[in-house]
Amino acid sequence: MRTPLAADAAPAPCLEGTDLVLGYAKRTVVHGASLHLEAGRVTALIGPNGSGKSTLLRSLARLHRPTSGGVSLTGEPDALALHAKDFARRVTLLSQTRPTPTGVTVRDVVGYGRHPHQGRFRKGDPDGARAVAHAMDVTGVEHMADRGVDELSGGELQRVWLATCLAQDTGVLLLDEPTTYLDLRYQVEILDLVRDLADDHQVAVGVVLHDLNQAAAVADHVVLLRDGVVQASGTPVDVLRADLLSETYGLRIDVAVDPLTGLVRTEPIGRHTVRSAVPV
Ligand SMILES: Nc1ncnc2c1ncn2[C@@H]1O[C@H](COP(=O)(O)OP(=O)(O)OP(=O)(O)O)[C@@H](O)[C@H]1O
Repeated sequence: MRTPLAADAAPAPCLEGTDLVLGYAKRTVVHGASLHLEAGRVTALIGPNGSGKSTLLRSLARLHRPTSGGVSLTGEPDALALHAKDFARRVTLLSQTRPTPTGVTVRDVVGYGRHPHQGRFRKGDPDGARAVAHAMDVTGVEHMADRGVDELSGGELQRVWLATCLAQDTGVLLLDEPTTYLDLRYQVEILDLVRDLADDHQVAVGVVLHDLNQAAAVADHVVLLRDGVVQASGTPVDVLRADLLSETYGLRIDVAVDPLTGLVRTEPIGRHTVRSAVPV
């Protein structure tokens, strides 16, 4: 959303991870990856299960401490040293899983997004009510504002968490599989919203996606991970190549450029796939 509140006078947001080595206990799962998220640009992270996408995104959100390497934010060479509240005013993450709180309403949960902007006793946030209302509006959760979050479906809950991130009104938005659980309409709407945030409000977006066609449709820049190593990084046309994708996923994946939209279309070929007529 970037409800154009106070931040428009601020320098363009940019979040950068450099040479990140990330692991769990003694096992390294990301081996020196670098990622640059820029204002007004959508960067999609793609790759097979377990390739390190979520770990990389979480490290940019400071939820996973790197073994080595650094994270910088516009004007802050060491984003890991920033005060938590200052960081949360500038960067938010929609993570893959979150515990569902009990006994709180949708409106309450979306309001959590305003915490970094509030002083003691939730005071000092004149834009809060407007930001919460706008976030609920664009994610289509307004009509369930007074319902308990513990009684929502997976897709409804996903939209509520997204609304919470949007209410936070940060210049950097990190999304880990935001279209999971969503029906087709909301998948399309969320991706449209992501594009609007980048185009109209100069938000820097980093998004993990499994659907390669969604990545091609929404992203300016694609980063392909395999076994914790960046295999390729560039425009969708540069990265979504049949040879590269087929090798990385261990499956034949055909690629074509849609003659109408100019978008890259990918098609995984299974044993029972009926081949499309689109020339490859
Ligand atoms: N909490 C954890 N403890 C130990 N190992 C973990 C933990 N979380 C992830 N891993 C391991 O780290 C590696 C990278 O996982 P990660 O979740 O970052 O991959 P991913 O590309 O996001 O996968 P997916 O597409 O399945 O969500 C995997 O081998 C995974 O098993």
